[in-house]
Amino acid sequence: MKLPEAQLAVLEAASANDAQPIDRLAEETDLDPPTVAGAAFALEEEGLVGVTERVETSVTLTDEGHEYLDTGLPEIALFEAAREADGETDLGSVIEAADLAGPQVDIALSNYARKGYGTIESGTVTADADADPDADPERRALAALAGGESIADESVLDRLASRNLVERHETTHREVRLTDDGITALMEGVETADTVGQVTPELLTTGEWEDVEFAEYNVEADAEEAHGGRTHVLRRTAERVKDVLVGMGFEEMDGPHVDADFWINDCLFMPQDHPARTHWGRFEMDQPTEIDDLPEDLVERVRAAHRDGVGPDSDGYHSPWEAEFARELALRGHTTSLSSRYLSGFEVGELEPPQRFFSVEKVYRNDTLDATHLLEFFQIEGLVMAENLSVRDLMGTFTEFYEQFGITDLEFKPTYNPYTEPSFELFGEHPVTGEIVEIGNSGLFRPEMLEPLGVDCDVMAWGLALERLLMLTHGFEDIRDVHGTLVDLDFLRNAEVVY
Ligand SMILES: N[C@@H](Cc1ccccc1)C(=O)O
Repeated sequence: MKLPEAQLAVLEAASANDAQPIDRLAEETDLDPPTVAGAAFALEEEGLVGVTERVETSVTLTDEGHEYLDTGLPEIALFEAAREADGETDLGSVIEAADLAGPQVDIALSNYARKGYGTIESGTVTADADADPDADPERRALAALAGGESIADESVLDRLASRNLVERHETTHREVRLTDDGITALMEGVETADTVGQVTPELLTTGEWEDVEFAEYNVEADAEEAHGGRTHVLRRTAERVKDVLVGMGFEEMDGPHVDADFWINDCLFMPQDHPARTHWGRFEMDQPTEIDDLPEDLVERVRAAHRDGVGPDSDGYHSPWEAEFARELALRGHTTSLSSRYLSGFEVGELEPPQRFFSVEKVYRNDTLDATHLLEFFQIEGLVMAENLSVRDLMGTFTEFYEQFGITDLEFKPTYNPYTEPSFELFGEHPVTGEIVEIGNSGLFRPEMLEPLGVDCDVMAWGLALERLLMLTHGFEDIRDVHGTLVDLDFLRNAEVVY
């Protein structure tokens, strides 16, 4: 008989008298446990070994379980307070005496009567004189588990698991034992087959792979879980957003993350003494501090618009405007800096309408970190340059875009930006909390912005938050689940992009 190398090694290491665990065979044969398991399954199919399985459950305390191990179960705290209070008492004061707050109150109430600690009725609580919290099976089980003991009573474990105080983990143990046929085969002599179990770099480089025979693959064999690398769901959603926008006729813009305040703010008719330009928490550059090339004539037109406005109907800010400030470098707080670069003709030459541009890129803001704010996030920037645009074009574009991600309940709210009029904030509904979440800001660029840039048709534009889009499509509530050190790895391993 001929067998592939790994199978022969396992067959020889297996014993007829003692069932051997996979790990021990792996040690003995110097093979990986998954290889041994695979070989054992193959041998089992040939009737040469028997494989038995045993599923072992281990139980560990959750964070909440550990907390109650230290501080005591809420229902016991309630019982002790009620007993102290001597008989029938007002529920509110007992809860207070028990030092219970938030969700612990509900936890205490829902377990109190069930566990025979007493009754709670129309605002009064009684303590059962015979109840013994020291004998509380859940309390004892928590302590025993923490001490490494196991708990035989499944119903107590079920209860603790349903209270989310413990977690069960299952591991499958396999043992291999030689069969009579296996013994006979060994006695008759088994040789190594010429079949190859695995492709190696040598087989590939020498070309030998063409002549060898490969062992059959057992796709049912148990194998270790392998988490390969994978593109982050946010990055994949960014790619999907780009595909959708390209499909809608948009071209991608590209430009610097660190840019002159001129492109980030001045071109957008943001006055230099606007509180946002100091309080926005710009991340300004230490080195170098300023840009060296700005188109002089454009700088002059932007300065004039800020000082005096454009055309007969417009008024400027009449406040100081310094070219030095315009040249200062900072991390961009929005990608609308790219729109001003493109619209000015600076990036790809003068643009003739109609034009559509977008970018899906990082922006940086000195915000306070919380569940919906990060110091850097991705903005979906876009602009449409054409004759006679209206708010309906803007709304129609958003409706078409968000539909591609299954978001069909957009809401619009008028807002104010120095560079757009009218301006609209966009909202969508969070699929889990039902909360209305802001997902973007938009509007039609004002003449005070467009005229200095040399654009004489309409331009509608927007900045949408990619992370917020992902929140709506995937239902997570904290942006830190996908970014940074607190990420939910399981979520990232399994999340798919919504199409
Ligand atoms: N720049 C705005 C978005 C926006 C872009 C273009 C027009 C209107 C609004 C922001 O960062 O929120």
